[in-house]
Amino acid sequence: AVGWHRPTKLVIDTQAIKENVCNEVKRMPEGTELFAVVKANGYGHGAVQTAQAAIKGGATGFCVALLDEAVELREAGITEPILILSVVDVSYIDLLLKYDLSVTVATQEWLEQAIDQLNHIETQTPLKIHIKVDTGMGRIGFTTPEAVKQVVELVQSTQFFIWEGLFTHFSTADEKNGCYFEKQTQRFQAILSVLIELPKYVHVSNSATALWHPDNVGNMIRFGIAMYGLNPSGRALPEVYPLKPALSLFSSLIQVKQLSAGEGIGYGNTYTTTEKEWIGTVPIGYADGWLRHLQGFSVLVNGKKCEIVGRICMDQCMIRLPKKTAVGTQVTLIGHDHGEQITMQMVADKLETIHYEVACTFSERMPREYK
Ligand SMILES: Cc1ncc(COP(=O)(O)O)c(CNc2conc2O)c1O
Repeated sequence: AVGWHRPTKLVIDTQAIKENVCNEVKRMPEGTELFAVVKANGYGHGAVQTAQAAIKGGATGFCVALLDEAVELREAGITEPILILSVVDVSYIDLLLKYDLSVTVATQEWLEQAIDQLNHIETQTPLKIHIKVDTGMGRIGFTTPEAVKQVVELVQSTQFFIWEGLFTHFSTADEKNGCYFEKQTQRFQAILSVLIELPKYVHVSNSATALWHPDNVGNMIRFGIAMYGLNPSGRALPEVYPLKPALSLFSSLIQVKQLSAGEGIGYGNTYTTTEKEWIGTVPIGYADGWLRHLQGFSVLVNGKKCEIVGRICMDQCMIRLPKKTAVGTQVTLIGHDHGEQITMQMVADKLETIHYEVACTFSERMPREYK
């Protein structure tokens, strides 16, 4: 496949994904389902392969962000329920029906437009919908019990829909302070209290909610970051059970040279050798998602930390080696090497971001190898 002509690659441990899902399925309350969140190409891990591993771990459905991501799963042969978490333009309702996709309803207007559209295309197939409640995320969804009641009544007044779900999303489930989480939970309870009947799925949990607020309402969890083996809180809250990181990032040295003191490295000559130094060149750069702010971060060669020296280029970067090292020696940028480990969290810390963003930034130019 394209991309296999460079030693740089992401290696995805599908067994880890399966185990992370399996561990959560085992501890979920009886009758709860796990939908694997595989949006953004499976947080950079590969959506289809992640979905297949998640099924082996006990996932019974999937969440994606875009219609296109849902179609990709269907065309790969995934037959389980797929919920599109964002708003899909009503002009694409025919595709939602064709691919048997569940879609989020976040406003009354959208639903009214959908009814017009469904009248227009004269379909016999009902559209599966999940009603989104915004209890405090401030993103999409209904905000009052009255509004939810009204939209439910409209849904139930036609034959166009299968009301499959009602859900909300927490913005602080991964924090120690539970005040805002509690406020959102109460708002969701207020919504439930005005509804006479409930749909098949009532779901509120992202990974953090599932891990640290397991007794919350709902019969389905939307499991994302923890499935990839990453702590939703970063370091703020302890893991409830061991999460096994699934992603490693490797490359190899393509050139090794000894420079005398006073030699410049990289664009802008921002690094100058201070003594005789062994410098290695690695074929990965910011076009791969290995971003420039990682200058000064260390990677592993033969278990030794080697600092990235000089500015990271588009396709290459340079590291300082402890000694003469053979061209072709493996470089571990994320993962284990000779008992040492570099984690996605460490990369996120250096980039002053979260590991979700690090994982999603790895570009398509890097092949994903599955084991
Ligand atoms: C509605 C919804 N449900 C579940 C998840 C899964 O969350 P988890 O990966 O923490 O388990 C997300 C992730 N959404 C995002 C994660 O980072 N930015 C986001 O918008 C989401 O937006």
